[in-house]
Amino acid sequence: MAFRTARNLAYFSNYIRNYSTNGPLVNVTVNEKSGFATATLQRPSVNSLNLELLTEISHTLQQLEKNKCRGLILTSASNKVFSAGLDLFELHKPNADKIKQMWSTLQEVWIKLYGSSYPTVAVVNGHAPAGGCMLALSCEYRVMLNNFIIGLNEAQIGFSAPMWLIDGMRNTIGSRQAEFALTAGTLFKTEEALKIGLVDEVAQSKEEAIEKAEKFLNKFAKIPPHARSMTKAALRGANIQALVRNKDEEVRSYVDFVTDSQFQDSLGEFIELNLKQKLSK
Ligand SMILES: CC/C=C\C/C=C\C/C=C\C=C\CC(=O)SCCNC(=O)CCNC(=O)[C@H](O)C(C)(C)COP(=O)(O)OP(=O)(O)OC[C@H]1O[C@@H](n2cnc3c(N)ncnc32)[C@H](O)[C@@H]1OP(=O)(O)O
Repeated sequence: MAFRTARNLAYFSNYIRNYSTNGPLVNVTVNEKSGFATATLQRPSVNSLNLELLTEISHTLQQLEKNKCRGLILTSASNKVFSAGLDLFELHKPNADKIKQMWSTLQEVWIKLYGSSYPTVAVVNGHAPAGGCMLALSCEYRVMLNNFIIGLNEAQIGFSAPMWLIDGMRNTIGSRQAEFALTAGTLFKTEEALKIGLVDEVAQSKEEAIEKAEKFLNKFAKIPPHARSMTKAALRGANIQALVRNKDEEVRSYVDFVTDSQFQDSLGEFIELNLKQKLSK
């Protein structure tokens, strides 16, 4: 098993360092003592999820799985935004092929992160709307800093979150709260998110959040990893399999939906109303 010897650990750390030099959008470090990896999203300025960032997250998750990572902390280099969700400028008047790849890579990220064999924590150190909330939801535990927002606001933008994301929300906060939250596209302040169970703990600083995250990961120190991961797969597997079965069909309907003029009009209005950067006419 990886990390059993100092040599393995050193190999993995070097490997990750080498890997991280190739990935400017996701910085990965490994705590040599605990074996926990920290993946820091660093696409300026708000970690909006475009194809390049999604691809790098997907590769990172693949490498962590391959190297039998002992635990992952997912966080952001920004002290204001964890991730602003999908890059709305790339969804506007898009190239259909690129959108197809983008959605398919987003699905891969969900499958790899929601289904990872190793334990995962999101340190939500900034706002996390839509796809940002998706990343946090696909982890097993969420520690969030005060005075930010988190939630699935897709309904406000003019569409429904896909089924697998609805499942993730339901599994976290329960059906009743998920229905209220999703139909209104609610963005919750940190304290509200704590009350409904969308986040597990609140921290006052990133350092405190990392400590809480490590404490969560350390809970599994004495649990046989295969027993832990089998149990996680039993709990999450059906939702993942449902997406795997429907993956291509969902990509097709997503591309049709996003390229439709009605969606493009409502996206244009949303950008003009909500984002500082405007569309070039
Ligand atoms: C079968 C399947 C069928 C259908 C499924 C259909 C559809 C599913 C499709 C998509 C799913 C999408 C999920 C998403 O993720 S959509 C993205 C939703 N995101 C948002 O609503 C967030 C919008 N942004 C904000 O609310 C705020 O910017 C903020 C709270 C994140 C941060 O606020 P700040 O005040 O700190 O910062 P700002 O000045 O507002 O922004 C800074 C900078 O960043 C730009 N920006 C912000 N968000 C985005 C974004 N999402 N994409 C691209 N760019 C973004 C913003 O314009 C500013 O740019 P400048 O610095 O001015 O250049």
